[in-house]
Amino acid sequence: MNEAALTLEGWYALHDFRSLNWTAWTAADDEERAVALEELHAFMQEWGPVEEAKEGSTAVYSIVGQKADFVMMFLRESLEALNQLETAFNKIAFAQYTTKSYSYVSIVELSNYAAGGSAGDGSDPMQNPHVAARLKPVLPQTKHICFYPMNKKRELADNWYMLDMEKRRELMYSHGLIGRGYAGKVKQIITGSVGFDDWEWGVTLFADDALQFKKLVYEMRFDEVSARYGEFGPFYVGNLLTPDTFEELLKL
Ligand code: VOV
Repeated sequence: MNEAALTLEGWYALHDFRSLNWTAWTAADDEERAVALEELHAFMQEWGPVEEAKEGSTAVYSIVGQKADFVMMFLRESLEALNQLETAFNKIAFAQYTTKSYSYVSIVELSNYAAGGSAGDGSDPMQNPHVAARLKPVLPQTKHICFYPMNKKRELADNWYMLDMEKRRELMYSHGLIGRGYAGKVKQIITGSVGFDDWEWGVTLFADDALQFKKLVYEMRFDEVSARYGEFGPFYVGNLLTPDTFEELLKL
């Protein structure tokens, strides 16, 4: 009888990828562009108080390559709050100059693979500040982001979901060891998406040196959890956007 890992969930996550319609943007007149930028600024200004109230966190990054032009990553307390944000964005004038490229809905997740025997001792894990900080993280405004969705394989001999808990815990220990080698260089936020989106997890990595994404993901490819059981979706990589650099990007 296999045992599902116990998971703790934190904030809901929406990765909202958009592309710029440069034809429409360049065709707009100065006043239309000014209104669009003003409304974009006002929209972004609303995120600070949410973060101060510890009700969520937000980050915006440009995306390099043709899959999208930028991503807004929202962490909020409910799916309703995420829905309200994407709708609010769609209503601002700036949205008329964008198209939807991709989105990913998930929830910040911690599993008990690394918890040793401490899980299930009756204490409220949210009272543990380390756990709370991981489940409701303030998104680091590092220079770069890397996002990709992934699954754990369910194929005859390579079926993650048929492994017993002890085996999975052993494999995840080795995964964690590799990850720990990147402490201070890459911060990972793992979001679970079974029942929410097309893959089982979203992986969001933050780093000031983008090369560390390649080093980490490559090293993990040789680890059994990824080598044997990992299946990966499209990768999105990009650069931090502040209100000022966003405006700079849009300047004609
Ligand atoms: C940046 C470093 C880093 C570190 C330290 C780290 C450590 C850990 C630990 C200790 C644990 C288990 C407890 C928990 O925290 O849930 C996990 C969990 C997980 N990970 Fe991880 N991971 C990292 C990084 C990291 C990467 C780069 C990837 C993508 C894999 C790749 O090949 O591209 C990944 C994936 C995951 C997933 C999908 C899960 C959930 C698996 C499940 O079956 O539930 N992860 N991870």
